[in-house]
Amino acid sequence: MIGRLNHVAIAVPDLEAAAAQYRDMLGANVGAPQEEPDHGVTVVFIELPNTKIELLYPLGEDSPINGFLEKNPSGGIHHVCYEVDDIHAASKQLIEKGARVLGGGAPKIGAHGKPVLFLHPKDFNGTLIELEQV
Ligand SMILES: CC[C@@H](C(=O)O)C(=O)SCCNC(=O)CCNC(=O)[C@H](O)C(C)(C)COP(=O)(O)OP(=O)(O)OC[C@H]1O[C@@H](n2cnc3c(N)ncnc32)[C@H](O)[C@@H]1OP(=O)(O)O
Ligand SMILES: [Co+2]
Repeated sequence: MIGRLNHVAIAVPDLEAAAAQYRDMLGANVGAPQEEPDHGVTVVFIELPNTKIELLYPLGEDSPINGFLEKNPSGGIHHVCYEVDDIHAASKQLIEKGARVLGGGAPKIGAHGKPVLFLHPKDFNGTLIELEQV
């Protein structure tokens, strides 16, 4: 079902500082901040030769990453995103196999303009998984 690793997301307490660190210390190709109100986050994508890093910062009081940053005030790896060919088929199969597909299993449009959904971290070894249809 899963294909390439699309991105690794890191929740950060200071988006500007984290972006500057990747750009100026690590010499990475860092994009501009992108507000994603439907997801309650502002993101900065960093292009690597084989995948992307997604820096995440909360947008709004109901942001899904507020709790994560409260527990991890210095930031930390928040999720990994795998590519799938058919997100509806993936969602159906995962629900049949007992995984909790968040948001009722209905995909939302993600930061790349493509459908995404999330799988509960407690069902996957403590790792929040995002699936993106490519
Ligand atoms: C920009 C769009 C998109 C893209 O295109 O790339 C994105 O990436 S959006 C990214 C942000 N969106 C999301 O994270 C949506 C999915 N997340 C959720 O629905 C919730 O955050 C959650 C995963 C259901 C957690 O719910 P929450 O209420 O925040 O936390 P709890 O305290 O209830 O957590 C329960 C339990 O799970 C542990 N947890 C929480 N988040 C993570 C995580 N990211 N990785 C690993 N574990 C996580 C949390 O610690 C709790 O465990 P216990 O303490 O043992 O109870
Ligand atoms: Co993501």
